Amino acid sequence: ALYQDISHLPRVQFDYIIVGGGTAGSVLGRRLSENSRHQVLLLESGPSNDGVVASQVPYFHPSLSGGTYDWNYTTTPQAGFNDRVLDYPRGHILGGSTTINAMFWTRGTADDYDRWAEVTGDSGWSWKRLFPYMLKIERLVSPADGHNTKGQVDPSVHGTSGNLKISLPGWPLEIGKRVEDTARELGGDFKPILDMNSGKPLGTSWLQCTIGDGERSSAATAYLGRSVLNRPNLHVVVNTRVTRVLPSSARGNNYVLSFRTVEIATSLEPNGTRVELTARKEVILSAGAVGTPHILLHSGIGDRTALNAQGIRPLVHLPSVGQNLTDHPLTMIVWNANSTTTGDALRDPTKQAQAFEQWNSTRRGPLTSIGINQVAWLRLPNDSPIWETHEDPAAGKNTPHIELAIDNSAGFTGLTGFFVGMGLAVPTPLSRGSLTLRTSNPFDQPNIDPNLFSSPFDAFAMLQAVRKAREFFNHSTWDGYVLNLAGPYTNEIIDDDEKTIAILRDTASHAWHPVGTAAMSRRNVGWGVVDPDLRVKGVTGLRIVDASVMPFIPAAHTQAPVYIIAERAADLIKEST
Ligand SMILES: Cc1cc2nc3c(=O)[nH]c(=O)nc-3n(C[C@H](O)[C@H](O)[C@H](O)COP(=O)(O)OP(=O)(O)OC[C@H]3O[C@@H](n4cnc5c(N)ncnc54)[C@H](O)[C@@H]3O)c2cc1C
Repeated sequence: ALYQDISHLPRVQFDYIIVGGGTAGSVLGRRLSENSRHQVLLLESGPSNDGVVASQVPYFHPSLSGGTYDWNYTTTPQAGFNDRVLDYPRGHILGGSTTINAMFWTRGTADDYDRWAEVTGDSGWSWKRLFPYMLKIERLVSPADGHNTKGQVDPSVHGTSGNLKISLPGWPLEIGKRVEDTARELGGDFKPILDMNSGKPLGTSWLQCTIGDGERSSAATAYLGRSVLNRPNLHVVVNTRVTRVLPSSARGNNYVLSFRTVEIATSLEPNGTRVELTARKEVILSAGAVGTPHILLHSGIGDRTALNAQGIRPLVHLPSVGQNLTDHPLTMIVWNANSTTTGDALRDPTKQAQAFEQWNSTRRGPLTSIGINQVAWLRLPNDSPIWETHEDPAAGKNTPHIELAIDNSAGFTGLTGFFVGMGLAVPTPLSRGSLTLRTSNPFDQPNIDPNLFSSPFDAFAMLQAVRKAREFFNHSTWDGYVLNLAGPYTNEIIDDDEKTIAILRDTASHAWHPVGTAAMSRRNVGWGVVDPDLRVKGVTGLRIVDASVMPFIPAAHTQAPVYIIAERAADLIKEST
């Protein structure tokens, strides 16, 4: 059942307690309660997603960042970005960040997963072994406009009977054919490919999104539907914040602490009442790449010296907790378009109201889409001067250094008018940041420092992305449609490395993809937070399943990798307990 308040929870002995009803937590809630003998408790800090219309309408996703359904975090001043402080949205609602995200569905490359297998020494994390889980997650459905998707997707690499609906764009953009023609005519690294989710994404292809029947498909809608919530052995409590995990009585080996107890706040007062609940088998942290290390540190699991400095008693010395925070840098470049019917037209309140009317009555029309339909993934050339000073950060030769998400609007630049452009990201950043405690009050936000652009590689790759975007729109297929550069760029600036990088430092941001703050590593190595089976090192009874366990960020928007981790983790947990 779904409870609005922890005081409504029946007195049950729980086998598993899952902290965080986000992406991974929703998957685990469903999977672990498949065995009706196991009592499963899922605790979520945010409210239910039920009836939140903005979370259903794909086009409205930007409105979910900032406000009730967001943790409303900010980063520390980012030195690589001229000390700018950035908003750092994280979902604060059932389904977590998949209830507020931009719905891109990208698995990353086979190389990415094979590198996880390599660094953890567990071939279970390889692309080949994870592939069955990739299929298990997905239900590839028709796009909202019902168009024929032949040649736009490779059905043989997709699942059709999973829980999460995936589809091709449900609303055409007027640039669609031009993008296809440009990719074909330019060829080379822009060459058209059939499907970016085959493990080999290099080239230009159609985007898939977590959208089905014109609506967002999230971890909550896909994994915690009514029939699952009605299971007598699944107990989901929203509006409930976990402050710490606590050591239970040590079992067996006296020197190993067992963390099977969670401490729950009944109010957000620093000294308010706390409730403790203990799991018979395991506690699983799925609070995300910010929430999970935050809970661990408050629990005394982290770097001994740093914890002492905050007045928190260290219980387990794990210096990697909160380290290795990695995100993708993101920016946007736009050109004025010779058109009055670009995606920007929808900003007109009257048009938007009409479109909402259409969505509301038919689940069709422009609001069924996110306004980006095609993406190109590229590598830096082998003879790039950057290789004189930097090792290739990509996991392999089929892994891109640059992502170009082709947009038919001003996107998030805030400009008014009619545009084409690209969202530009660096899928293989070398910068690493950290998450540390600012205070010992669990309700204060931690220091979140993704340390963007601290590596010169990231700035260099972004500069190349800007030039690649210009190369694409300079092609003759755009004659008569693409006008002049808009925003801070001119052609002279783009020709100048320093000037372009200066603009990037002033304007770029992150891609909402924090990972790596509780990374998995081999057993018995001096770094990392969890073993390859996702158990926290040096303790018992505690696992982590969410974006924080990724040892390297994949060349992907991170929701698909989290779903994949969570589906495998569910089997690991079922097999072991
Ligand atoms: C604005 C935005 C846009 C994005 N766009 C995309 C995209 O287009 N494509 C893509 O692939 N990825 C995207 N992402 C990233 C992707 O959504 C995340 O990487 C992924 O969902 C993270 O999953 P998770 O399980 O690690 O964490 P989350 O899904 O964030 O789940 C963590 C959950 O734990 C809860 N929680 C945290 N702390 C506590 C606590 N102390 N007590 C109780 N509950 C707690 C949170 O409220 C949340 O529900 C985006 C993210 C954001 C924020």
